[in-house]
Amino acid sequence: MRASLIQIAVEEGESVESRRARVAALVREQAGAADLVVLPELWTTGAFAYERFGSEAEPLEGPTHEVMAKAASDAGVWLHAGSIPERVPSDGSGPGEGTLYNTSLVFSPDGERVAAYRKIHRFGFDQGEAVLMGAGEELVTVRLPETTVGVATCYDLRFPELFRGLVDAGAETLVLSAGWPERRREHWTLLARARAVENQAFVLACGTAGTHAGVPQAGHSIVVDPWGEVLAEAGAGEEALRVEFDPSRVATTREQFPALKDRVLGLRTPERRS
Ligand SMILES: O=C(O)CCC(=O)C(=O)O
Repeated sequence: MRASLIQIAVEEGESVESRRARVAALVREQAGAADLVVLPELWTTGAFAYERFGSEAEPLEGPTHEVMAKAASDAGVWLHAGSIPERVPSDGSGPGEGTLYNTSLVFSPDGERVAAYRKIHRFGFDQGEAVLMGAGEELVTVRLPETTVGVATCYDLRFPELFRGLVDAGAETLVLSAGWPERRREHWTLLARARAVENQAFVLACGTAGTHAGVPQAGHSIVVDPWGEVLAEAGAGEEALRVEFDPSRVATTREQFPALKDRVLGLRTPERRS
């Protein structure tokens, strides 16, 4: 299976419309070279451009959805189109109207949206995304012809139980879109490898390049195999990181080193003695 992780440079000075068109062209360039294309988190605005989340928010089936659906079908690829700031329309249709979510979109090679994942762990503690956006509640997996993909976003990488939930739901390839800052690049690489080793799964983690909202981005998108070996790693700038991998290695790794079978579930916390 061939994948391209397109590490977009998100810089101020480029309009959202221009970036959308540029990213769509980059996706089209992967035609014939990739089965799966992955984009980063919140590449229309930048993951740290909190003040733009509201003004650039789109409905689920808004302009980015339209452009990315077409790019996927033009290129004939499975497209994890990264995430958008999604706003639930205020149209009297039900609960959550007006709420913002950090929502990833996945398209099939004929341009049909096959999944939408609302980021579960919001970053920022008491500010930024953590207060501006709602939290997703559902794990999302997508069946591709060669593998089952589990979807996660950026800060989710720090929460192993989310990935274990994806594995329990059948995931063999864990795909993460991110806007990870340079300041914590060591954590990015370490955690991507940890999630691969502990889940005996491929990890495809696509970040952003450039600097936006004063936050230099880590780049260094990475692909890790189920044994924890790094198959490919990007540099700091914008690039399409291409990799070929054999999804059947998940099954063989899990058979030959069946650690996942030794899980002990439902551990109890000891009573505290004072
Ligand atoms: O966990 C981190 O260090 C970075 C997370 C982040 O930037 C995000 O989720 O947007």
